[in-house]
Amino acid sequence: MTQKKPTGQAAGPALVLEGVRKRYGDKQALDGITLTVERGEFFGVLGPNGAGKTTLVEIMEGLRRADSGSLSVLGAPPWPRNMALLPRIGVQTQSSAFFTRLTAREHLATVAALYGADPAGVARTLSLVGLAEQGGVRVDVLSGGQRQRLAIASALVHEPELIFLDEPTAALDPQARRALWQVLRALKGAGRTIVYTTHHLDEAEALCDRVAIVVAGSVVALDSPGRLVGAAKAPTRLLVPADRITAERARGFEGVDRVVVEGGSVVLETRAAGPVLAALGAAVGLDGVRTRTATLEDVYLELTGELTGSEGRA
Ligand SMILES: Nc1ncnc2c1ncn2[C@@H]1O[C@H](COP(=O)(O)OP(=O)(O)OP(=O)(O)O)[C@@H](O)[C@H]1O
Repeated sequence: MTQKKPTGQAAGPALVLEGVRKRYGDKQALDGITLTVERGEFFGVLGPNGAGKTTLVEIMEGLRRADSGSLSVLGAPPWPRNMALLPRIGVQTQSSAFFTRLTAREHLATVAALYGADPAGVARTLSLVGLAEQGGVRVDVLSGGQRQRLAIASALVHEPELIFLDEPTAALDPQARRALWQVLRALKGAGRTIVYTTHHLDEAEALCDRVAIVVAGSVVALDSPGRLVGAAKAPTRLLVPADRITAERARGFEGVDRVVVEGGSVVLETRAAGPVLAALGAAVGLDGVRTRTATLEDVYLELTGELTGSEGRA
């Protein structure tokens, strides 16, 4: 991939938000958001439905005005609408607009022209998102996943410094999803800053340098996935084939906090995995026993108060 290095690499962070608040009627959608996104950072925005993520990202994009607080995007205020910022920012949303009667290539060429970008970027960007062979296909004939990739291409074609992606893998099959991960990692490698909204916690864990978990308009956690998981109170889960041990017997091991039966396994939740594994090995052997350590999803569920009722989780 030939990505030119971003221009305008001025010193200073890509985004600085201080005390950003936004209210809709009597709904306080953002309740004082303070955060900084460094240049070149892959930054995740996570949170349950209605948490305020879209509002937050739209304020960063300059599409909405904050009620109060201060905001700097690539060193400049995004509101009132800052036209000088537009070519430096790429935005993909869930409701991206398309020129549906054009082909994918024509659509992208139009977007590139609107930004005054190099037309040579069109073929490269189509190929980058895996649409090289669909360039001549009309947009209204593309599959949902292909349109999603075209929306991503539309956010990238003018080679912006700062890229906002809103659940970009939502309509993608697993292969296309992994292919997009590679594209995004390459963009980060080329020095771009990426702000990434997702409900896929595995994706955030695999891609993001840091994530902000937003709940009810506030940031409740802000750190690297690794540090969040490391500091988590979430237990290790030991999955024992159900024909090897009963739930009652499993509950008898010292250090086991909780036992549930899930899909052919007796699951022992523990914060003392070593001693419990040793006791388990002595009692029933460890053949077929699987260990699941805490993930970002556990941290997220804990922080968003959804950990209860976890019986259904593998
Ligand atoms: N234009 C609006 N008018 C009134 N209320 C709104 C408006 N936009 C959002 N809200 C409310 O503000 C809160 C935050 O909404 P927002 O769309 O930012 O959340 P979100 O985290 O993006 O949710 P989701 O994951 O479901 O997209 C919600 O309670 C929502 O109902």
